[in-house]
Amino acid sequence: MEAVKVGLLGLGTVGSGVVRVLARNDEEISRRAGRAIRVVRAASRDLSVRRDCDLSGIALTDRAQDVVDDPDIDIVVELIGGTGIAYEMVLRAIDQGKHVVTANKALIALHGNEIFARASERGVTVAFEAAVGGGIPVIKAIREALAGNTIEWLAGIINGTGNFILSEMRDKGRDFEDVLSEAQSLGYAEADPTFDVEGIDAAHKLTILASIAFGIPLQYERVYTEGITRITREDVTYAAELGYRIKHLGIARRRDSGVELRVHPTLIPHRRLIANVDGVMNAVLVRADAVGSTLYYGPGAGAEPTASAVVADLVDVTRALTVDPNNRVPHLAFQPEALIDLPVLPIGEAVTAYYLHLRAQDRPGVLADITRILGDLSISIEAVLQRQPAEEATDASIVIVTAAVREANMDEAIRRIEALDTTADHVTRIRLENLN
Ligand SMILES: NC(=O)C1=CN([C@@H]2O[C@H](COP(=O)(O)OP(=O)(O)OC[C@H]3O[C@@H](n4cnc5c(N)ncnc54)[C@H](O)[C@@H]3O)[C@@H](O)[C@H]2O)C=CC1
Ligand SMILES: N[C@@H](CC=O)C(=O)O
Ligand code: NA
Repeated sequence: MEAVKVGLLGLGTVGSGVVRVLARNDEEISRRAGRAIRVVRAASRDLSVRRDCDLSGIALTDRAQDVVDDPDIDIVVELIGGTGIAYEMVLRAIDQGKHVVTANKALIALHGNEIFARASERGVTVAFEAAVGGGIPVIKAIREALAGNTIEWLAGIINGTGNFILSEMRDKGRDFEDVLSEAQSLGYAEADPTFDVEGIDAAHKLTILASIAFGIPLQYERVYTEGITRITREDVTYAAELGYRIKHLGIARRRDSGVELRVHPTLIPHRRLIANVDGVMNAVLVRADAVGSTLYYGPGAGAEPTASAVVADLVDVTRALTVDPNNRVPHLAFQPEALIDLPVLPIGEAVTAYYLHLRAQDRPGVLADITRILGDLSISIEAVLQRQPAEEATDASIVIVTAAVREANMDEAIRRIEALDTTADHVTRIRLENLN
């Protein structure tokens, strides 16, 4: 049978990885797909850059639309990134009846509702396994392998750069900026690395995971998002003394009144498998009613791990070319007309335990004032750690771990604690999840 012809947009970290993997595993891939898969044309903004792959046999251009408009091309692979030209080219490809494979989570999180509707109208598929968890087949697992379950919640380490930074800072005492530059040179980081460290990339991915888990439309703008830039070495140390690790998690939880969607640093008991996911590795823990807990683990970023997911999508799309479009796996796991508008709850309605760290004068009665405030707001204390001031300082450090509480109650407690004369005017709070 004739080879499937692929047009590639972007020849950066992931694009080059895709060219390499397709070439190296050509035979295995054809045996699986039933046909060979060939990149015949590729676009890159700067053609003078040396690529880490063999481009012989691939017609090159610096204009993405040359690839999209090429009538020979069956599948367009978008690996440019962002929501500008990538958005235009994906819609243009769909309008021409071409299937699309993309690793672009920003594009899917922000414009997926429109893109999938347009793709369904045109009877084409937009595949996006690489958009979440890099090489981990987590979209496929949730969308297909858990299809018999009601999913209750999921929690994931879904940004490789952020996890790499936190792990290197904790284990080797390295500097934030220094580790970030290394993540950039390894090709892990986004074009704008604030997307990684401010939690935006994780929020894009959580948006996608929540949609396919619960059958709700993509709603990136409703995700509560905090990054990792304010985590201090001191908090990492205190958390460890109390038996926890700090991880940057994306959490989606179904409640009676709606769904929680939140991305933030989180204390997790150090014995949990997910607490031991380090470096560029990602992991997504899914709690579902029939199967119980399942954990998906693997490299969350990098050229070939991400290419692995892109190429798997190419094989899926190739196999589905002959399938009636109505019988393909739906983009968001549930049939488009079966998506439901579960309300996304405001962060004040989230229910979690907390780690609090504050500085207070080292004299009698101070801790009693603090515990009274917590008690007045029905917040139970699980553990307290007190550290005397260093010689030159006058304030002691007090660390408190609480039981689960509605976030709005904790907001009020923190406001009252900060207003005490005996405390410094900033309480650090980090949410804590037992994940059991
Ligand atoms: N690097 C990674 O580990 C992962 C990246 N992704 C996603 O994959 C996509 C690509 O990421 P990377 O390969 O890391 O980016 P990159 O910056 O290494 O490569 C982007 C490529 O797009 C090309 N490009 C930019 N503007 C263009 C235009 N107007 N016309 C034609 N080509 C243009 C650039 O020349 C470059 O070849 C992004 O959506 C990213 O979020 C997803 C998972 C992991
Ligand atoms: N910048 C992202 C790349 C993969 O999605 C990350 O670090 O996870
Ligand atoms: Na994936």
